[in-house]
Amino acid sequence: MINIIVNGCNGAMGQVLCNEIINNEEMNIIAGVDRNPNKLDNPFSVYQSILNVDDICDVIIDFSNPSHLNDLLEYSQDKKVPLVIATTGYSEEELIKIENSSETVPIFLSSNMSLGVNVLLSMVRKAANILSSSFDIEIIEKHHNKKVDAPSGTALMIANTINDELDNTKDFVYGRYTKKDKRQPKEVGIHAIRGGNIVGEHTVIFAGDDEVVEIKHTANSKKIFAKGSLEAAQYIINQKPGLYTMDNLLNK
Ligand SMILES: NC(=O)C1=CN([C@@H]2O[C@H](COP(=O)(O)OP(=O)(O)OC[C@H]3O[C@@H](n4cnc5c(N)ncnc54)[C@H](OP(=O)(O)O)[C@@H]3O)[C@@H](O)[C@H]2O)C=CC1
Ligand SMILES: O=C(O)C1=N[C@H](C(=O)O)C[C@H](O)C1
Repeated sequence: MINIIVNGCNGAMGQVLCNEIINNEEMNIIAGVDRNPNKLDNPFSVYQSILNVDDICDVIIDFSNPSHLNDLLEYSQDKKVPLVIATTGYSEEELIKIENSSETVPIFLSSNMSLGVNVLLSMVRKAANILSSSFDIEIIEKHHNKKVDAPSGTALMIANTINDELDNTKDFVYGRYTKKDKRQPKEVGIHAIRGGNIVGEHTVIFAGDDEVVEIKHTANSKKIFAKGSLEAAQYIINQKPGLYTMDNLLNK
C-alpha cells in the first residue's frame, strides 16, 4: 500500500487525483492539504498546511500553487519523504530551491505528467534540429479560464527543450504587443490563450518558406495528468535523492 499526502486536494486537479487514488486498491490518501481545508467534504483529513500533518506517508503529490513551496520542501526534508511536484508557475529562485532540496530527498518535477506531451517533446527536439536554421518557431498554448499562470509550464518546458537542443541560441518573446519591429530569426514566440474549460492544448509551429509543420498535443481530460503523477509517485519512492523528470520515468 502506498500512503500519499495530496497537497492542493481541494483544487480541480487535486480532486481528480484523489478520485484516482480512492479507486486504486494499492494506494491510500493519508491526508490532504489545502488553503481552505473545509471547502469540500473529503473522506480523509485535510490540513491548512502540510506542516500540521503528523501521519507518516510514503510520498507527497503536489498540484497546488507556488505559494505552498516552502512548507512543502520543509516537510519533505524533515520527514525524508519523496515529493512529486506538478505545480507550475515557479520563479527561477523557486526552481533553484527545489533543485537544492533534491540533494537530500528524491523530487520528481514535471510541468506535464501526460505521456503525450513527453512524446511531443522528443518530436520537437528532432524538428528543431532539422528545421531551425530556416524555419521560425512559435508556441501556442490554450487553457481553461481558471488557470492562474501564463504561459503554461508546458509551453516553457517546450521552449527550454528547443533552446537545449539549439545551444541556447533562441530568445523567448512572450506575445508581441509591445514589439514594434519585424520578427527576428532567433525568436521563439510564446502565446497564451485562456477560455472556457479547455483542458490543455500545446501547438509548436515551425514556419518556413512555403511550408509549415505543426506538432500538437490536446489533453481531453485532467485524468491523464493525475494518472501520470501516480506513475511518477510509484517511481520516485524507490529512488535515491535527486531531481527526476518524465525522461527518467519513460526511459527507466
Ligand atoms: N504537471 C501537470 O501535469 C499539471 C500541472 N497542473 C498545475 O497544477 C496546479 C494546480 O492546478 P489546478 O488544480 O487546476 O488549480 P486550482 O486553482 O483548481 O487548485 C490549486 C489549489 O491551490 C490553491 N491555491 C490557488 N492559489 C493559491 C494561492 N495564491 N495561495 C495558496 N493556495 C492557492 C487552491 O485553493 P483555492 O481553491 O482556494 O483557490 C487549490 O487548492 C497549477 O499550477 C497547474 O498548472 C495542472 C494540471 C497538470
Ligand atoms: O493548469 C492546467 O490546467 C495545466 N497546467 C500545466 C501547465 O501549466 O503546463 C499542464 C497542463 O497543460 C494543464
